[in-house]
Amino acid sequence: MDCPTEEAMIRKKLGAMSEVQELEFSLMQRMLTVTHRTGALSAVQTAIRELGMDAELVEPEGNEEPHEEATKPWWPYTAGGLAALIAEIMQWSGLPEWMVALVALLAVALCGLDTYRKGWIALRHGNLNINALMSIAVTGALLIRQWPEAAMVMVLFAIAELIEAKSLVRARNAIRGLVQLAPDHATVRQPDGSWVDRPAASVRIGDVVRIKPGQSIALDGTVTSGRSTINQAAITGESMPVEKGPGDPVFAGTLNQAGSFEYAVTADAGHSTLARIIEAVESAQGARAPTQRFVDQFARIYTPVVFLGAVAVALIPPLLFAANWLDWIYKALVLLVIACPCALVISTPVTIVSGLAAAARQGILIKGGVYLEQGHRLAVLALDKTGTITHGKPALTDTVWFSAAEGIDSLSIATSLAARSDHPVSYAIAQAGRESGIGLLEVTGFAALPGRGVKGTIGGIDYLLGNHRLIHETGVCSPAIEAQLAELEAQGKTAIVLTDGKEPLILLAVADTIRDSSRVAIRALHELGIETVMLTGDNSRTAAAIAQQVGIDKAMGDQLPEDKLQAIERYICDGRYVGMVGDGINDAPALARADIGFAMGAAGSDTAIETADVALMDDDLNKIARFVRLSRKTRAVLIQNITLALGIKAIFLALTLTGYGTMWMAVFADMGASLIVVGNGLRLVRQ
Ligand SMILES: Nc1ncnc2c1ncn2[C@@H]1O[C@H](COP(=O)(O)OP(=O)(O)OP(=O)(O)O)[C@@H](O)[C@H]1O
Ligand SMILES: [Cu+]
Repeated sequence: MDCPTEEAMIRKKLGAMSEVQELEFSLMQRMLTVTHRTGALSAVQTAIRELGMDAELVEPEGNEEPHEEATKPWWPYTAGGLAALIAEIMQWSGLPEWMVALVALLAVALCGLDTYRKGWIALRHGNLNINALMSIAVTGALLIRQWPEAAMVMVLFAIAELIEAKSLVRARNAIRGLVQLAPDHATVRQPDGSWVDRPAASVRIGDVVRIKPGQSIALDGTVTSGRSTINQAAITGESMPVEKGPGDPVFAGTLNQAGSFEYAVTADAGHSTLARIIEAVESAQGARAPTQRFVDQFARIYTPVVFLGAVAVALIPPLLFAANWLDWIYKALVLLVIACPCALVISTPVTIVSGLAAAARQGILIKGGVYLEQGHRLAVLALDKTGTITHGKPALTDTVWFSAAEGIDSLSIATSLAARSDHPVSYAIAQAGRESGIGLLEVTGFAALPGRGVKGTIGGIDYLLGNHRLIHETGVCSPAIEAQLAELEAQGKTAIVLTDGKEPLILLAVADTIRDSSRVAIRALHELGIETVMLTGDNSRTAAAIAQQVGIDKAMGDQLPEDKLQAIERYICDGRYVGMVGDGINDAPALARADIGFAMGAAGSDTAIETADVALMDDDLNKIARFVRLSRKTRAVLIQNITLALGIKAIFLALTLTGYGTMWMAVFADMGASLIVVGNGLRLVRQ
C-alpha cells in the first residue's frame, strides 16, 4: 500500500465481501488487519491480488523483521530521465516531431509502465488514485502532442514515488528503532544448577535468569537474589537508574548497570511489559485520530471534485467561448496532477505516529491518536490523593485509647482487622502491629465497607474499624471525637476509629508522605493553564491540608466512587475537557468517564496498561504536563502540515487557471509537499 488512495481501493473491494467483518489499516506500517470468517483467507488474498497488490502474511509470533522492500533498480529511472531531457532538447532545437515523439515515448515506457498498470487497475475499480490520475494526465499530454512535457511528468512522478516510499521506510524505521528491543537470549538456571544460554522465547514463567553487569534484561521478572541498579529508560523514559533488590520487579528491555543478580521470570517473552507497550503503540496507530478521519473524508471529496473541475475546464471555455482547445485541455491535465491528495493524507498519520513514538520513548503510553490529538484541550485535571499525590504507603503516627473495657485489647483487635485488608490505611496499621509484634486474633465475617472501613467479628463481638463517616453512621460519634479527629486531620493525617457498635475504643492515625515530584508537577500543570482538583475518599480536612501542601487548586474530600464520577460529570457538563489520574478501584468509574483517563505506575500492572487511555509507566506526575506539551506540539504540526499541503494545492490551482502552471511544476510541488510534511511530522520523534 503506497498511496492512501490505495487504501480506499482495498477498503471498497474487501468491504464488499461478506466474509470480511473488519478492516484495519496501518499505512505507516503497510499493514492491513482483516477480521474475516474462518477459511476466507485465500479469498481475501485473491481479492487483493486482483487489485494488483500482493498480500504477505505476518507471522503471529516472534520478532518479525519488516521485510525489506525489493530494491527497484535505478537504471530505468536514469535512462528515462535522460530520454526525457533529450526529448526536451530535441524539441528546443527544432528537430522533426516524430523524432521527439519517439524519444519521449521511450522515456514514458521506461518509467511509466508500473504507473499505467496500477492506474488501469484503479480505473477498472472506479477509483481515481494518483496512478490513475497520472496515467490520464500523461496520456492526455501525449494526445495533444506535448511530447517532452509528458515524458518529463512521467519521469518526475516515478522518481517522486520512489523517494516518497523511501522516506516512509525511513519514518517507519525511526519509530521502530525507538522501541529498544529486549535481547533474544537469556542465561537460565537448569535443574542441575548449571547456567545455559537459551532463546528468550523458550524461557518459561518461574525460570531463574542470571544477569551480569552491563547486560540488558530479556524478560520480565522479580529479583530473587543480588542487588543492582537498572536503567529503566526503555520502559519509563527516566534514565535515572533505579535500585533493585530481592522482591523488586525488573522489566524486559531495561539495562542492568554495575551489579549482578538473579530473577524469577514472571511473564513469557510475548507478554512482557515491553511487548505490551509495543502492541499498544501499534494498535494506537491503526485507530484513526479525528483529524485523520476529517482529512480522509476531505480527500474522498476533493479528488472527484477536482477531476470534474478538470473536465469542465477542458470543455467549457472552448465550447462556450471558442477558446483554444489545446490550451484548455492542457490546463485540465495540470489540474489532474494536482488532484491527488497524497501529501495531505499522509501528513496526518506520520505526525500522529511520530507523536505516539516520542511519548512512548518518554514512558508515556498513549492508547490512541485521539488522546494525543485532543490532549491539548485538557482544561481540568482531577487527581486521586492516595498513591497519586502521595506515595500511598502511610505509616502509623498516633494512637489514642478511649475506654479500656475489661479483658479487651482494642489495639490487637484493630490490628487484626486491619491485617485482613489491603487498603493503604489498614496496611499501615497492620504493618505497625507486625513491627511491634502484636499477635493477630481470629476474625470471622470480615467485610470491607468501601469508602468507610472494614468490619469483622472477634471473640463473638462485631467490630467496626473505619473513618468518621462510619462511626457517625453507627452513632458512636461525639463532639470530643470530632475535635480529636479535626486536630489530626488538620495535620494532613488520616484517622480511623475502632468501635464495637456501642462506644469508640481506639483511634489510630496514619500519615502518608507526599511524592517529591507532585509539587513540581502541579506547578507545571498550572503553567499550562490547567486547573487541578483533588478527589479523594479521605476526609475533607486531610484533603485540604495535602492539597495546600502541593498547591492544588481545589480539594474535594469524602468522595465515594460515585461522587468522584459525579464531580467529573459536572466538569464535562460545563463543557470542559477533563482528565483524571488515579490508581485505586474506587477511581475506576471516574477514570472511565473522564475524557482522558491516566494511570500511574503502569509498568508491571497489566490492567493499568489495558484500561487507561494514557498510561504513565512510572509514578512521576510530571509526565502529564509532558503529555500535554507533546499534544500541543503535535497539534501545531498537524495544522502546519494540513495548511502546507492545501496551500500548495491552492497556489497551483490559481497558477494553472491563470495560465502559469505547468504539469511538471505541479508534480514537483506535489512531491515537495509530501516530503516536507513527512519531514515535519518526523520532527516530533525527537521531542
Ligand atoms: N479497608 C480500610 N481500612 C481502613 N480504612 C479504610 C478502609 N477503607 C476505607 N477506609 C477509610 O475510608 C476512607 C476513604 O477510603 P477510600 O478508599 O474511598 O479512599 P482513599 O483510598 O483513602 O483515598 P483516595 O480516594 O485518594 O484513593 C479512607 O481514607 C479510610 O479512612
Ligand atoms: Cu461525627
